[in-house]
Amino acid sequence: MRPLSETERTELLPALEGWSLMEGRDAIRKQFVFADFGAAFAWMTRVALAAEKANHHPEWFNVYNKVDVTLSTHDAGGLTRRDVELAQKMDLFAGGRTER
Ligand SMILES: C[C@H](O)[C@H](O)[C@H]1CNC2=NC(N)=NC(=O)C2=N1
Repeated sequence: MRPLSETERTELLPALEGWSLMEGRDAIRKQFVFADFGAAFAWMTRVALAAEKANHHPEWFNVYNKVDVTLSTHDAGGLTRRDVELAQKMDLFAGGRTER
């Protein structure tokens, strides 16, 4: 798959709520905050199944109720539509229970 074009970047990335472009790497990041570990891990499980199905996987780091997520397409060396789609799915599954 090809990296996002400049046009796609300006259209797609600002529409992702709470996601920001990383510095020094073509990737997007967001921190998700849940009520507790159970809610965080339930969400992670749901995302993991969707990620496996799409063969597109997040980089993430969990401490208790927080999950720090980085999305990038390793095979493309940067952002592709797959990252945008996974970000949208993560937001949908979180149902607005997020911060930052
Ligand atoms: C071999 C396999 O298809 C690849 O390694 C897949 C798996 N999951 C992946 N996930 C992400 N985020 N980027 C990839 O390039 C990627 N590639």
